[in-house]
Amino acid sequence: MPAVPSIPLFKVLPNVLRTARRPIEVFQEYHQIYGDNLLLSVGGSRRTHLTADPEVIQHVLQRNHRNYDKSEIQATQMAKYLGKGLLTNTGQPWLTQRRLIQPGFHRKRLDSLVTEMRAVIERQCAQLDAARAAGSTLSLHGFTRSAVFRIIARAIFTDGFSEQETMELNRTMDAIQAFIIYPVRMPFLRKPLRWIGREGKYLAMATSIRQRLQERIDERRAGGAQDDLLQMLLDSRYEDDGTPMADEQLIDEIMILFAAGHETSANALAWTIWLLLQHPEELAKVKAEIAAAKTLGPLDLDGVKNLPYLTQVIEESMRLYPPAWITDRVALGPDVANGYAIDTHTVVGIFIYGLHHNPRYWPEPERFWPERMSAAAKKDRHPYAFLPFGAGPRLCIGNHFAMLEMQLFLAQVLGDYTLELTTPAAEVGVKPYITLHMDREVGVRVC
Ligand code: HEM
Repeated sequence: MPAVPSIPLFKVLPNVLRTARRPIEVFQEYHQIYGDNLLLSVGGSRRTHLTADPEVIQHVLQRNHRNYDKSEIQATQMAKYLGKGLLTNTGQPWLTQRRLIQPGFHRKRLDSLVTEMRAVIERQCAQLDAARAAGSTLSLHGFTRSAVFRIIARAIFTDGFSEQETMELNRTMDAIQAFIIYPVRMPFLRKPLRWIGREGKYLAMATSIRQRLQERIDERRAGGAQDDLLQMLLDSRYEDDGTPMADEQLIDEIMILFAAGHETSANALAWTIWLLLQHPEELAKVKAEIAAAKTLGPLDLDGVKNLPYLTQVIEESMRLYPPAWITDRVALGPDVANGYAIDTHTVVGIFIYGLHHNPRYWPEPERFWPERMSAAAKKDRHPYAFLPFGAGPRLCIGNHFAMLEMQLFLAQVLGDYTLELTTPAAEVGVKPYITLHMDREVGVRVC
């Protein structure tokens, strides 16, 4: 059995701070030296099998998924602030919740969300009209982030939050998510963060969001039923005893839907627009496709099928800049994956960014090349070489929701407006928080 190359501690330790700040750069360097699978201690403590190998990833996420659970990063550290919703829950409680929530993301449900999504996007485009009229610039990420936060807020609470409350909620969620990376990436900072009151500050923020959510839930119970995700969660009943979800659990699930469902899509949209503004040929193709699709009928769940090239562009953008750039599992028992031994308790770091840039599966991995996402090209590739939404039983529950909102958003924005970058020559790098951000503010002008 081949041994997984292990990076000696004396090589990992000097890189601890650089790994905390620029983990992607460091992990990519390790993969170049040691291959697709390697062992290291992240943050100087956890024994991690880092992998950019689609065979190992398929084994862990799908073939032998029962031998793996979420590590303490998601199940404890993130759960502390965001609660035990689908993303952070584990074992049988996760499965029970997944079965209950899955119908909320079925096609019929998405179909009824199209009108809401389009209404939010249209209102959001008023910002583009205003910027054009005033000759002012917009923050690209700020624009996409507020759009998708409004979409997820409307999908959960059709009647819920005022505009001001939505934006406040957005700011608070973003602040919590930005803070979480410190205790996650630098375990040695956990106690100091508690001592200096930082942990308490963000826990208090999470508590204030939870209180607001509880108020909205109480209001809904007192008022009439609506056609939204909250209602679906309120009306659902556990198969075994027919009871409804407890409010604490309901709030956990809503927290997670907000957290998992907005930064990811907001980053994917910002990267996609930024890429297209630098690739005029591909942008022209996208615009022509959108114009043609609009003549064929309304852009709804069926209408977006007339946007195959735009879909390839979104996929290629998520290959280059996967919003969820890494995830992990911990081995419950000893295992062998693609010939490599994985010991009990080993954390498997599924390095999605590394997988998507692996030259063994992606020729010219740094090139933006949407044609490689055509159906024909996909047939010849390892099915686990492209995993923006994860895979196996814990595949992203919001994957179709996300694709739909991104297609609708881009069709509207790119179809109706001409955008340009305020500083087209400026380099933009990656900033890996929990999701993959741009490392600087990118401004756009509306012509
Ligand atoms: C471009 C957008 C998105 C990307 C790239 C993305 C990516 C992912 C990935 C990679 C996972 C799996 C994590 C793992 O296996 O450890 C995941 C899980 C999840 N995502 Fe998404 N996501 C996106 C949008 C959304 C949206 C819009 C929602 C909700 C409306 C959502 C809700 C969730 C939830 C609840 C889970 C946990 C599922 C479970 O474990 O059962 N995501 N997402």
